[in-house]
Amino acid sequence: MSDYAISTTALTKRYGAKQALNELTLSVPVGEIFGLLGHNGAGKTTIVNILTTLLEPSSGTAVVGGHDIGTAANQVRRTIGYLPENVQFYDNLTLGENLMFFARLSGVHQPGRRIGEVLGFLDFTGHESQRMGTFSKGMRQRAGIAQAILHEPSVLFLDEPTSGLDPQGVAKLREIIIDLNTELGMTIFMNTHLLAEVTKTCTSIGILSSGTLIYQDSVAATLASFPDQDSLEDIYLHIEAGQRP
Ligand SMILES: Nc1ncnc2c1ncn2[C@@H]1O[C@H](COP(=O)(O)OP(=O)(O)OP(=O)(O)O)[C@@H](O)[C@H]1O
Repeated sequence: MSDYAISTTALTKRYGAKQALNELTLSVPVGEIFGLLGHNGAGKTTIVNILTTLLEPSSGTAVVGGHDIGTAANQVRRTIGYLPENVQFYDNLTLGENLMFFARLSGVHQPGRRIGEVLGFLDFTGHESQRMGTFSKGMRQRAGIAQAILHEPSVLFLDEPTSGLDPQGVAKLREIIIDLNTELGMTIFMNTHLLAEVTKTCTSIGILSSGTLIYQDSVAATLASFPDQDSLEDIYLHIEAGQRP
């Protein structure tokens, strides 16, 4: 298997006349927590939708978890987990019932045992009998992660995972993401606007501007390369400003 969990070659997406992604070539090594940054409309959700096989590119290729998104989409789906920005559940069912439904849908072996294992890992045991409609945003996000990892994916995609969370929720999510990476060995790909969180959570970043990848490096190298800037937020704004005419 390749050293890369994700690699794209000249990935392009057009929505009619709108060019959302412009020949994007990007590689994320196995074991990274990769944060994709970019202004509103930069193309972040489009990339995630293509890499998770929800959307077809106009041209170009991508390999995720060792499988080509064009020729082996089913294998890609078995290899990845995905937490969308607004995760959907059956709100009148309990957490346990929801997870059992999704576990059966994705053919998880011994689903009851696996659900217990996942909830234990996420520090979420004891909520199985609670109706999802009563969950806070933070609890829904944790339930969304439980659902996304039931089938033991090797690559996990998170779209704006901290959106709408309070500081405690953000801190708990950070702890979970780092544990998934360090204890279970998952490669994580996340879209985010919360730059302070990226410094604490991610090992590498990419910056997307109007469909073009304008920067990619490790967080440590990025912070070292811009000693005059106080924070990753300042570095991001500095790099983005360099793109403007
Ligand atoms: N279905 C669509 N039809 C037409 N244009 C679209 C469609 N989906 C996205 N776009 C456009 O493509 C560009 C990239 O959109 P995308 O949602 O990928 O950006 P984003 O970086 O995720 O933005 P945000 O941070 O606001 O979520 C934007 O200009 C958007 O308006």
